[in-house]
Amino acid sequence: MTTSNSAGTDPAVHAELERLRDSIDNIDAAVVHMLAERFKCTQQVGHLKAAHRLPPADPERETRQITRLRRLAESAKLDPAFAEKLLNFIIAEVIRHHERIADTSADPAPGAPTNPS
Ligand SMILES: C=C(O[C@@H]1C=C(C(=O)O)C=C[C@H]1O)C(=O)O
Repeated sequence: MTTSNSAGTDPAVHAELERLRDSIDNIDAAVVHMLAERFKCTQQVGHLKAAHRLPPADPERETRQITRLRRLAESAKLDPAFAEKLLNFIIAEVIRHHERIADTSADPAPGAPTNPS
């Protein structure tokens, strides 16, 4: 028979839950830091594209990334459909950023004053 705490849960179960949640918190922190680094790179890509009048989205590049990520997911025993959805979600946000960068760095209309003052 197992002992229980006041909430009726075996203390060993509670300790195991805490241990696993500590790891989950560390992994979540790593994911946030990795995403922040990724967005730093994609922001630079956005500025480069805007400066050279390149389109915000590159569907061919995306197709190659999805194919690669699905393969990586399979070998890591992660659902490839989930990996694809996650990448598409991130890329959609990046493209929104690129569109905003392109809009805000667009040349003024011909003849428009360069200095509003
Ligand atoms: C970052 C880029 O811009 C877009 C965003 C991508 C991404 O987040 O990986 C990939 C392709 C583009 O649609 C790029 O062209 O490399």
